Amino acid sequence: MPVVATAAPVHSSSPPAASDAAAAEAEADLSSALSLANIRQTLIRLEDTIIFSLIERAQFARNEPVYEAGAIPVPGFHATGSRYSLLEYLLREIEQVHGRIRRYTSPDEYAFFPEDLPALVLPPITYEQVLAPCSTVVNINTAILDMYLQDLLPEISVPGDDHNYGSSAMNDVTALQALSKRIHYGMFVAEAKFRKQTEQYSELIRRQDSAAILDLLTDRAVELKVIERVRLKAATFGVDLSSGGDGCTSYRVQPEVVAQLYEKWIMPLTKEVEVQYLLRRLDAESGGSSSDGAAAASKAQQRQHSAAA
Ligand SMILES: C=C(O[C@@H]1C=C(C(=O)O)C=C[C@H]1O)C(=O)O
Repeated sequence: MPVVATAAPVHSSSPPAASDAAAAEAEADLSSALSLANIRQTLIRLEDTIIFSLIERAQFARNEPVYEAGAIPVPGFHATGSRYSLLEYLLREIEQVHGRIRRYTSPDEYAFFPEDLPALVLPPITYEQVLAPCSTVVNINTAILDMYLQDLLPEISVPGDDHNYGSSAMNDVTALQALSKRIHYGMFVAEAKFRKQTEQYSELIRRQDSAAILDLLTDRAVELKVIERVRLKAATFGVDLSSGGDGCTSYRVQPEVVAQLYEKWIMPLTKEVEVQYLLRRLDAESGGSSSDGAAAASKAQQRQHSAAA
């Protein structure tokens, strides 16, 4: 399982802290895990993963049949006319396998189909409780999938059908999982900000003032640095080295497209996660209001599965 750089898993098998030094070390680990600088370093590392995944997907044409329900029948999974697309088939199947080896018990991993996660086949890991229980309730992967299909994919793939359906779907899944991880990492950012300005956020949370919370958590200077950095990374990682002979450099994904994706979609969705997490931050230990039951139940349920394993 990926070790969360800012909140490494603490295995429950370790003995309770026997000394003040151990308790101080655990406290230091937690404060390091929630330092905004460390969390931002993880977001910077995830930029590389996202940009390379977009470069890989951009090799293939749009391949619309991959996204049309029932357009590519998958024997045993669904017949022609089914409500599922090839992409959904692949995403669901991968989440089944990864789910069994406890990927989605990690606090930085969020499934696209959390309600369908299977029982674990590996013993559970108990992670340091860095986030509040409401983190099991926040999951915006439906919005991320919609954004990917409606707004992102048309920007990075040329129209047409080259029949590379399997490769397109595989690269889509890699990109979607990287985007989901980056956007849901907004919960670590939100927790760090909450702990730095507890009173200010608590007052806004008690009023459920989402607009004011969004305003308080927004850091435009950081956003502008992110946009510039991803534009430069895309130009560096994506340059077509076989081009340039005629003075015109070409790119596998246009750097400006990547910059715009961050500006218009990735950062706003990250802030949406931050706001949703903060709005529930003061909820009781139950992990969210009744209307959030399904998402909470699925993440908690898999953890419960793990307890039974
Ligand atoms: C992630 C943060 O919160 C917000 C979202 C950002 C992003 O998605 O990159 C950047 C700055 C903030 O507006 C942060 O403060 O680092």
